[in-house]
Amino acid sequence: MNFSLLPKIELHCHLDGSLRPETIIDIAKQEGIRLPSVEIEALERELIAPLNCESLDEYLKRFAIPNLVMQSKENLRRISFELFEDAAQENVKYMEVRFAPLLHTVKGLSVDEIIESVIDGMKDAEAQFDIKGNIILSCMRTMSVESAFEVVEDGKKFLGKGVVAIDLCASEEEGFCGKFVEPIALAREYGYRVTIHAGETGIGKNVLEAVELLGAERIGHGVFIKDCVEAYDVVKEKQVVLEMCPTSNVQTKAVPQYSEHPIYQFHKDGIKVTVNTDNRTVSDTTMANECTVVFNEFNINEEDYQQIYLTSVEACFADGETKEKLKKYIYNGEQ
Ligand SMILES: O=c1[nH]cnc2c1ncn2[C@H]1C[C@H](O)[C@@H](CO)O1
Ligand SMILES: [Zn+2]
Repeated sequence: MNFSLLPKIELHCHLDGSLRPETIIDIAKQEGIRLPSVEIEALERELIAPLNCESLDEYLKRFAIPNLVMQSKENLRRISFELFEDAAQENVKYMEVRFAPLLHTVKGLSVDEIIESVIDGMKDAEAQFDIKGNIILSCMRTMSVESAFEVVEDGKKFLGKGVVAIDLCASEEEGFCGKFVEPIALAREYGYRVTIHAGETGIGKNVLEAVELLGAERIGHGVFIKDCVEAYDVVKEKQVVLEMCPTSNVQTKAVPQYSEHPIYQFHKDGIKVTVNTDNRTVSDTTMANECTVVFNEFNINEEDYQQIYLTSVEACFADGETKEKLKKYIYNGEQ
């Protein structure tokens, strides 16, 4: 199967992990921002996490450089536009992009301005390319509970206008969900959908808590439900959708190598899985590449691809009309 040509859906992609290196250099030159290098290849060595990276925490260090150039409305709009453009070029038909607004306030932008700029970039791309998008607001679980309330409150007015969901991301500690019950409950009350990064660093129980305490409908990664029966059973029973990101999982050592990734086993056992990049630049990947890797590794057939694509359609936080349109791409074999 040629995955570059097939229609694709991406549900888990971080804006700040997916900048074009050329854009980082361009903005840094314009604004006099110091970078470790202004040579593409040398900069890429700083931005891309190696496959033999040691851990999630090591992986997360790669986000410092991109965030230096994500501190103005114009830059955020441009970066958002370019990410949707890159995805559209490889036939991604629908993409949910996430980012943590509070990382972009360093030079004085308000959370409102930040969210609006990212939405504007997405709309610019929707007008030019055959792609539709929505935005997920991520709260850094390394920050305070108050900061999560701030994101939920400030993002509220963009619900239905580009923003669809709330997420918790960053370094993963055991039992993090308990701390965020209130802001996430408020988010649900306001109408945000809920997806939570959990089960990425060996703690399957975090997935159970994300579902039971936070009402997560989808889980970012969820790899370690494989070692936690209660979490596995809840995910399977409630048909919670896993947003799996194979390359990222090898980099962060969630799995030692692609062949040990549980995605196919989960799929065969009736767990709802989807394939995603996590971070196009930090993981040096694309949707076509993630699909190719997984499908080659496990010898997955076309029918499996259709099922996984349809799981992504069902699980996405888009409106009914968009979902109907997305279904037609796969049934018609349209590109
Ligand atoms: O895979 C991930 N797990 C947890 N946190 C992540 C992952 N990829 C990116 N992030 C963090 C780093 C970014 O600065 C933040 C917002 O996009 O989300
Ligand atoms: Zn992620």
